[in-house]
Amino acid sequence: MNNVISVSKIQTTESILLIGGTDPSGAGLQSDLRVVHALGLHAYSVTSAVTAQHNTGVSDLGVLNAAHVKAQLVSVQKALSNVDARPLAAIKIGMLGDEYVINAVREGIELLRKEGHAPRIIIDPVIVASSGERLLTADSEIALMSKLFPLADVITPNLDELAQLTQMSVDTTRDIERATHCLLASGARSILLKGGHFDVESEQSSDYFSSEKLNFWLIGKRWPDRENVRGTGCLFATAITCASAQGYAIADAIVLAKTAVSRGIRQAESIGGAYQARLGDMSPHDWSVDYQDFPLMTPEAPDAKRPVLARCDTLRLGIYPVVDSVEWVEKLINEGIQTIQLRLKTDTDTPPTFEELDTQIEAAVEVCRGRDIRLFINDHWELAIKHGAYGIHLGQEDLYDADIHAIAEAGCRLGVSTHSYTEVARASWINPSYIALGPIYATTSKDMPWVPQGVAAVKRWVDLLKGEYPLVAIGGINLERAKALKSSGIGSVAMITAITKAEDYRAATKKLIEVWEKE
Ligand SMILES: Cc1ncc(COP(=O)(O)OP(=O)(O)O)c(N)n1
Ligand SMILES: Cc1nc(C(=O)O)sc1CCOP(=O)(O)O
Ligand SMILES: [Mg+2]
Repeated sequence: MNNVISVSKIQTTESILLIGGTDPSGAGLQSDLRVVHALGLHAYSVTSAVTAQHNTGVSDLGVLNAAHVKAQLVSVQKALSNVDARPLAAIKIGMLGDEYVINAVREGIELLRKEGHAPRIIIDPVIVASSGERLLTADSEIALMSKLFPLADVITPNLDELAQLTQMSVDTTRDIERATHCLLASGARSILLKGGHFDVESEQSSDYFSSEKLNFWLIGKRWPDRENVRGTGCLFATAITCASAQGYAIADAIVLAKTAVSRGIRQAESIGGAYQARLGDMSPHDWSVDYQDFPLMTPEAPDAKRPVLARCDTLRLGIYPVVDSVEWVEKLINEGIQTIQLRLKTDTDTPPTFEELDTQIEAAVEVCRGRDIRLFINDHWELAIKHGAYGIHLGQEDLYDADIHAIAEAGCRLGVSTHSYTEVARASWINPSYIALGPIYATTSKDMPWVPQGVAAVKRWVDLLKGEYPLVAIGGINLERAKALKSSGIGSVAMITAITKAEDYRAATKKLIEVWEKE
């Protein structure tokens, strides 16, 4: 994954700039401001156009003179130069109306950049209203694509806008993937196709994300009794902007934003003849994410068959050593360890041969036989299946190479590593036998691009995922830290150093089990 997590490092006092049109019935800037305020963030807002619309259509539209738009942007720039200004972390660009406004916005962004602001930029290319009226003059699409798209971190078209911008048909998932990849070539760093209008008969609402390094579908629940909830496209793009401003990697920002859209639709109320998305107050720290709103992520098509993996026999896997030899497996189960992982890495100076791996894995399974031990084999899933191990542990990259359906058919359990919202969404699609969360503290056992998450993040993961999966915390965990993690409610802690590098492994293991199992 191309994310460097910031789960524990999120910012809550950044400001956001919203540029877009007003909508008296609740979409547009009005909807954008509701999202920002639900998260307790601060927004500047620049109006580009004034529309008169309701769910019956657009009855009037006045695009502002570009000079007025530029003047508003200069006011924002002045506000941001004050000592008590909150740093401008992200800009959301919605409806612009015409080419003159597009130019004014480009100049405004250049001005802000000259002043040292380096916000992330999210562009919601508002071209046509759901009722069919154009909201951007026909000759301005080229200006939008050439002047603003190259500045964007994410562009968030809906189905019609994707078709319009690429002049391609978007009737199937393959069409959407192709058109999205084509739009990516216009210079933006990533595209999110908002799929609310795609496959509307399906029980799922699926969006497609594409960047140079990462492509995935994001699948959420559809609420068929909430028709035409106003402003959900704006909500999606603004929520991405808020999460980006907080420091989340773009893919994580998109996963969080999808949860906000699902929450908004689930809680929507019909007011004045139209459903309005309702977010309520949300904690900026964890977005008050409820698992029922949490999306599934998959690089496969949204209708691909999901694996059905065997469950672990408990939600609490306990003290979980990760070791590199059969000897360690035997020594530790003799000390009362019931969950253990054999981790034989091949990216070392003296990698084991295939025959050695085969022999070690067979021997480890044999050592555990008849002793009620949960033995997980790291990475080597085919050998784990061959020798009938209790389970397999795979990292996110490993998931691309492994045959998850073969693991499921073999009745083997599967634990999956996660480090971010994106990876938890990916794991959720697989519906694994456990989810590992890491690194919780800095580790010396492995080079990691991730910022250590800390106990507070573990508590948030437990609140989100408890009861859905056994959860395992890993990374820099020793006796003291295990004690601190117990109060988070997590059912298992995994470790390499604290046991295998302990002066007295027997004493270390005994103490860890004692502390973990004490009521
Ligand atoms: C319990 C547990 N959690 C995470 C990992 C890390 O797995 P992975 O990301 O596949 O990295 P490697 O261990 O293969 O280096 C783990 N092994 N166990
Ligand atoms: C193998 C591994 N995976 C991690 C993750 O965060 O996915 S942390 C980690 C190393 C754990 O070793 P120690 O207990 O010595 O810190
Ligand atoms: Mg691995």
